[in-house]
Amino acid sequence: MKVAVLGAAGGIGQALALLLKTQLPAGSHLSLYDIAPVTPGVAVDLSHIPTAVEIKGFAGEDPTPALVGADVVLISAGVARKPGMDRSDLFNINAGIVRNLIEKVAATCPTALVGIITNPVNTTVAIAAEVMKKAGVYDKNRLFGITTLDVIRSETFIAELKGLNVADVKVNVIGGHSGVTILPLLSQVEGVTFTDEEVASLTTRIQNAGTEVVEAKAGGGSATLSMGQAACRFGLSLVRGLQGEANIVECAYVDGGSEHAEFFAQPVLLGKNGIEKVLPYGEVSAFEANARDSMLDTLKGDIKLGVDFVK
Ligand SMILES: NC(=O)c1ccc[n+]([C@@H]2O[C@H](COP(=O)([O-])OP(=O)(O)OC[C@H]3O[C@@H](n4cnc5c(N)ncnc54)[C@H](O)[C@@H]3O)[C@@H](O)[C@H]2O)c1
Ligand SMILES: O=C(O)C[C@H](O)C(=O)O
Repeated sequence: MKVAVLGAAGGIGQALALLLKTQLPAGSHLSLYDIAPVTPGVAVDLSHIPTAVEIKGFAGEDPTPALVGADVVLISAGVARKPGMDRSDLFNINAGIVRNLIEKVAATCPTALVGIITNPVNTTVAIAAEVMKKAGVYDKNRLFGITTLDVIRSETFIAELKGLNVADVKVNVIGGHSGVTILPLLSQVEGVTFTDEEVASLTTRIQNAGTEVVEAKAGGGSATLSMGQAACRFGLSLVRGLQGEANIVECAYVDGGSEHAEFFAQPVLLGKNGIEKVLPYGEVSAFEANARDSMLDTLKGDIKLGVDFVK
């Protein structure tokens, strides 16, 4: 199994590479790529950790050597927010970066499972899909916007609020990955009840959690370590699915035939071909139904921006 991380010298990339070096199954290959010249050195550094995961690092303009034979490609290349910015403010720089990288993915490892971390995810995933369509290699079951950070944040905040063991908290987060498009389905969390006030304030906190980190880092970037953990969880789930493990379910932002939008985050069953099945997200409360319906104009606008960028 070969996993490639593009953007591997960055805050997320290095955390993710460390976690993958220590958690990928024995015999895996980890391939790190970034335009930053330090990247081969990051790989040498990680190679001294005694796990049965072979690691190589590549720098420069062309990601191709890192992508040859990749089964999974995780992309965090691009710029991050500073205080006062919205994720959509990253579009001007990150749209071109994702387009160029996906062109190389399409040419080099067109059947790899691709997970996109680079913001604005609502838009960059649509860009990736259009680039792959143009190249004639698009498979909607192999492309994912990684929204796992919203899930682990929700699990953490719910456990904190209700005094639960966080390992026991499971929650679906649907929609997209920015502001009002992030919708945790708190009504489905087993074993707890929330007051209307708790639902409103917890939903807002989860939607603004990225900004919470951006402001706390005071100009030094956005979430990197928690995102490294989230991307590692998601990447390992992709690998487990590819290896034939049963019942691997994650929420992700996918082209899953949703009635709501062309791309929509919801639970998916993972397997040897990526998405085996898009799962229903279940019953929602009146509050959630209203929040879901209210987000759709924003989400569809974000998607259209990506489609138009490539067309
Ligand atoms: N999906 C999510 O939940 C989520 C969470 C956190 C951050 N993000 C996003 O992830 C991205 C990366 O964040 P970060 O904190 O790691 O940023 P960072 O600045 O620390 O790292 C980004 C890396 O990308 C590299 N890079 C830039 N252009 C490149 C190119 N063309 N090819 C290869 N590498 C390139 C840079 O050299 C740098 O090492 C941002 O867009 C951020 O908004 C998404
Ligand atoms: O908020 C950001 O800009 C980064 C990321 O999308 C996050 O949710 O932390």
